[in-house]
Amino acid sequence: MAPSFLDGNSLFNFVVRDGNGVKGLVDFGLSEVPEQFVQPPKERIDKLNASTLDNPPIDLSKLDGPQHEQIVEEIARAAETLGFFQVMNHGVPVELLESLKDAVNNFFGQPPEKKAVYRKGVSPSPSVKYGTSFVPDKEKALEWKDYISMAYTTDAEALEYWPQECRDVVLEYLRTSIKMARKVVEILIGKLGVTLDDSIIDGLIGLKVVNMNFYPACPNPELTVGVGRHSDMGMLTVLLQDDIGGLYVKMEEEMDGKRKGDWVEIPAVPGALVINVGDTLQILSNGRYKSAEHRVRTTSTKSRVSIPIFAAPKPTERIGPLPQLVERDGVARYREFIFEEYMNNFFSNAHDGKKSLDFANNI
Ligand SMILES: O=C(O)CCC(=O)C(=O)O
Ligand SMILES: [Fe+2]
Repeated sequence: MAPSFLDGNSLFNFVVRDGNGVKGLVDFGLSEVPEQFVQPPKERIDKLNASTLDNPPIDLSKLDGPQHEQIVEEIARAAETLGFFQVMNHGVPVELLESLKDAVNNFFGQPPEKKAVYRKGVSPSPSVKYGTSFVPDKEKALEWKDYISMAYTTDAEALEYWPQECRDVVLEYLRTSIKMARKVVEILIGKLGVTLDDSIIDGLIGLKVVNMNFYPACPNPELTVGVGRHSDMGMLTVLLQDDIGGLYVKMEEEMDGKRKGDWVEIPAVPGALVINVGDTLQILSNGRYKSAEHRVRTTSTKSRVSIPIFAAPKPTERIGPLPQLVERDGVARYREFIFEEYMNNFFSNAHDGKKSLDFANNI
């Protein structure tokens, strides 16, 4: 049972406003989740009814050898169908992946007051934000997740303001992953038959945000979600998950014996990184690449961590389907907008599947 003072508003204040997070709640030794976290039946995750994605990770080191074209083809095919794939030999040192997971556990293992200094509004830098759920004020049910988000501006800013428990490893992760993400973006754009100047690509992945997600063990995983159904807003997300599993992706179309609309689990593969297409790349490619709807299950026995890097356009960028594709396809499937407007819309609504993309619909 939750302590009685945690009923109603005071629970919301304790978890969200005071910065205790879900972790603070769990540290009370709950035997059942409070009603604020109970999802409506249609959002709950039926673990038994999902299959696993069995495609092996794509070996990026082969891009430098005779199998280059085959690897390019595999990447493009994955981006056009599921919108999710895993990669190995990605240039991010495998020891660093281990240190990162330790850093997340160290950060979230601290007492609440150490984390709460990074809450929105009190954080020493607008680029660092600690919180829980996604948009708690707008959500019918809260997500079972705490996070800290770090938006990269400069090394100096990161060294000054990012939590010292993690800043060095996170910076190294960012440096190495972004190099790889850029290569993947260039490959995907190249497969569209379009060439973009380096400076344009710089703008399209100019906003780099690292999140550290912590999903505490949950007494009722069948009633909750770690993250609700959503797609990511940027170009590409690179994600490190630990060995717990629980990341599910919705099939955009029938493939490999799986039906459209089925949820498939992206298995934990040691040393691999997960890559997924975001809304921006779907829009830019005039719908050819798929920003996949995904969500995360909670587990009763162990906490889970994940560390996504979101590579997104600079807020000032004008985004829309690439003109060469509009001409070729004979239709613009999305409208043009300034990316900051897209972000504002994205962060002011609770997760609701691929609804975020409606913002780019032609009227
Ligand atoms: O924790 C995960 O595996 C995925 C998290 C996620 O989808 C997100 O942060 O956007
Ligand atoms: Fe996501």
